[in-house]
Amino acid sequence: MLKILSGNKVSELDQSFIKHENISSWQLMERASLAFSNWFMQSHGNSGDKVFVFCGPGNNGGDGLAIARQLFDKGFSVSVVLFSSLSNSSKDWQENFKMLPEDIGKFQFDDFDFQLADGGIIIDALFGIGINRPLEGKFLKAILSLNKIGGEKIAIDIPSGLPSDDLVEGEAFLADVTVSFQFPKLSLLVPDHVKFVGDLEVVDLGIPSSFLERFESPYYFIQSASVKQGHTKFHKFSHKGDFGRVLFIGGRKGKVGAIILSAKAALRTGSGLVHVWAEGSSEDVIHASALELMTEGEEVMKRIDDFDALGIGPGMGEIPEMVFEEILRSFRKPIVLDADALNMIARHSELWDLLPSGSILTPHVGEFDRLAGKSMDHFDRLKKAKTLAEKNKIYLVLKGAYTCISTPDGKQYFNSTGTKHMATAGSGDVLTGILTSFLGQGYSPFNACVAGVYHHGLAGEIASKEKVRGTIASDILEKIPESFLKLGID
Ligand SMILES: NC(=O)C1=CN([C@@H]2O[C@H](COP(=O)(O)OP(=O)(O)OC[C@H]3O[C@@H](n4cnc5c(N)ncnc54)[C@H](O)[C@@H]3O)[C@@H](O)[C@H]2O)[C@@H](O)CC1
Ligand SMILES: Nc1ncnc2c1ncn2[C@@H]1O[C@H](COP(=O)(O)OP(=O)(O)O)[C@@H](O)[C@H]1O
Ligand SMILES: [K+]
Repeated sequence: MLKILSGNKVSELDQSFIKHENISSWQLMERASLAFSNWFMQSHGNSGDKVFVFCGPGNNGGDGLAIARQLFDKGFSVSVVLFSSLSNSSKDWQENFKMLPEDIGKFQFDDFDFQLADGGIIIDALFGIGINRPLEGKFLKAILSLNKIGGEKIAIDIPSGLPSDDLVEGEAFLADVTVSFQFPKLSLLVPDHVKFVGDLEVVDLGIPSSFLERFESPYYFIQSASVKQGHTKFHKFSHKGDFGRVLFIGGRKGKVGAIILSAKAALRTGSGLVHVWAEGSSEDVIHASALELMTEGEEVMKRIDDFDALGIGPGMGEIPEMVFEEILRSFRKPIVLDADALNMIARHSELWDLLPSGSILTPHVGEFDRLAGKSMDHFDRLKKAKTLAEKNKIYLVLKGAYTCISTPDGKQYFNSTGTKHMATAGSGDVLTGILTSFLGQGYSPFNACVAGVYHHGLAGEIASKEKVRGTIASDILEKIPESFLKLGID
């Protein structure tokens, strides 16, 4: 698990790592710059495009100068545009300035005609995480000019103008790609900033995850290695009971497809026995959609405790509060609640107290705002999610491009897999199926959440490679097995 540190912890991290590795701060900057340049060479190869690097006065600008030298050495035609002089720039900036090859074009901001950069590759090294106030003066002017001209825009570490842990105030660089060092900064993960960040790449500076653990932070970025570790292993003699018996409740009012997607996703995630309690008239369609599924009626309430996990809500519609209450009172193991089950809780706040601790709630932003009230922005929403998870001892999976799991101990884990092509009807139902399946297989709610969101996103990525924007939720669930193969889980 990769810790996400706040911007003001990074210089502490740098100092401590420099000491630990017995290297200079310039050498760390060189590593960071090389990590960027290697990514650039891999993604741009010998494109032959002109590269313009806009360098501010701090270490972000210092990275820019080092990157300009490195790309020039690889044969690119490179120019740098400077906003400061030697004397008012950071120490490592000065070092890298002195190392610039003679043949690199060097411009002072005041003399630079921004039309020259139009259509080229624009690298933004004005400010990194050291930004401490909104852009103004020549910096603001430069960003406004850069945002107007054409060409590919790449931000180093963070688009200039964005604070690392807060909502942007004023203007910021509009990047097509942001290449962030070591871990994604929190503000790169919120939907409010998508137009500034573009695609996100994280490059490694070789600082081990264990080293980041020395620093306080409640935020993490989920990595495949920790997902792998969290999986339960089954042995040769495992039987279907070991893989769990799960029940899905929902699929009423013309939305039986929703609960079928959940149930089929549970089968593909490895559940031993999958039962569905949906509207009576939909039995045939459930059996026709997957021969492995079993259907249930109201009488299942008498044996509800026989199940290892429940998934409630997809396509459920509003059911009588008493029935919902009875389910919560009779089943005391963690439950997965989605869609209409969340709407029931939003409408009947006394139901919060009945949720078994360790339950998993999976709202999208709309459902979350119904549960927690409107939020000013996503940072505000994340704070509310943390409070709800702590207060109710539940896992709150706030779905989106970087789905965030809030845990009862006040931590927040952001998912690193997924694609925009998962924004399609029913893909949340698939997630409900995966999470319920893992709970039923005996995973702790935490491991179920981490593995659940990661595999869901990975299956979506695999599906969308073939189907692109034609990806549908059924494609995602069919690729769950491949997501296991990709992680080497049997
Ligand atoms: N561990 C890492 O992640 C590493 C990060 N490095 C780079 O170092 C950067 C951070 O460098 P710095 O701390 O020097 O920060 P910046 O390069 O972001 O610049 C901060 C400087 O600009 C000034 N400033 C802040 N906001 C301003 C504004 N709105 N208008 C005018 N001046 C403003 C500050 O007073 C300070 O002097 C990172 O973003 C990254 O690019 C690497 O060089 C080394 C390793
Ligand atoms: N742009 C995106 N990038 C990555 N994942 C996405 C994106 N949009 C949606 N998803 C994922 O797809 C799922 C959508 O769930 P939800 O909104 O509940 O859909 P539905 O109710 O139609 O099933 C969530 O798991 C979410 O994380
Ligand atoms: K930048």
